[in-house]
Amino acid sequence: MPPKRITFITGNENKLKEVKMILSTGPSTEKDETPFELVNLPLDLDEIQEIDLEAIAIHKCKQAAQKVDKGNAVFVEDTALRFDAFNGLPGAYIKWFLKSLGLEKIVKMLEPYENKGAQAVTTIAYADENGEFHTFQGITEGIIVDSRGPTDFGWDSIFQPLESGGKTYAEMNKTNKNLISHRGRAFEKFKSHLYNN
Ligand SMILES: O=c1[nH]c(=O)c2ncn([C@@H]3O[C@H](COP(=O)(O)OP(=O)(O)OP(=O)(O)O)[C@@H](O)[C@H]3O)c2[nH]1
Ligand SMILES: [Mg+2]
Repeated sequence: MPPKRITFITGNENKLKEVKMILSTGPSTEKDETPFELVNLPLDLDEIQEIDLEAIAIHKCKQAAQKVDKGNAVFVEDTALRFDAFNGLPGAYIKWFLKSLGLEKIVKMLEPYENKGAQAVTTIAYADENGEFHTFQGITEGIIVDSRGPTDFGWDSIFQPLESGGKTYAEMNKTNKNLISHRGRAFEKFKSHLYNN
C-alpha cells in the first residue's frame, strides 16, 4: 500500500524546514520508515481574531481541508508568543507585531516590566482522511532578551528558552532547538498520533 499522503499548508519556509526535520524520524527519534508522505501547499490561510489558540488553528484547518481533495489528510499549525507581563498577548498576533514593530521595539515593550517571562506555543490542527479534527499543542517557557544570533526566523533571536543553557533559539542548531521547542513538542504528540492510527 502506498504511504498515506498528508498535506501541510503553510507559507512559512522556516516552519516547513523544521517540520520536515521533526517528522522525518519515528516518535522515539529512532530512524524509521515514515508511514506517510508529506506534501506542502504554500498558501496563506485566513487567521481569525481570537485569544484561544485552538480556535485559531481549527479555523485555519477548516479552510485547509477545503484546499485538498476529499479523503486527503491535511494539517496546519499556528504559532504564538505569549508575554506573561501582558497576560498572554501578543499571542497569535506576534506575526503582526513583528511586521510592524520589529524585534527591537518588541523587546522595548517589556522594558517597564521586571517579568520578561514568555511562552512559545505551537498549536497543530489536523483534519484526518475521515474529516475528523484533532489538535496537538507544544509549549516552551522562556524569557525575552535583546536580540542574539541570526535574525532570519521570526523572533528566534529574542526568545531564550529556560532549558537552553542561556542560548536564544537563534543561537541553537536546529536539532537542539527541535528537541526543546514549542514546535518540536507539538509535533512529537502529532507524530505519536500518526504512528498509532
Ligand atoms: O522565531 C520564531 N521561531 C519559531 O519557531 C516560529 N514559528 C513561527 N514564528 C513566527 O511567528 C509568527 C507566527 O505566525 P503564524 O503561525 O501564523 O505563521 P505564518 O503566518 O508565518 O505561517 P502559516 O500561518 O502560513 O503557517 C510568524 O511571524 C512566524 O514567522 C516563529 N518565530
Ligand atoms: Mg499565518
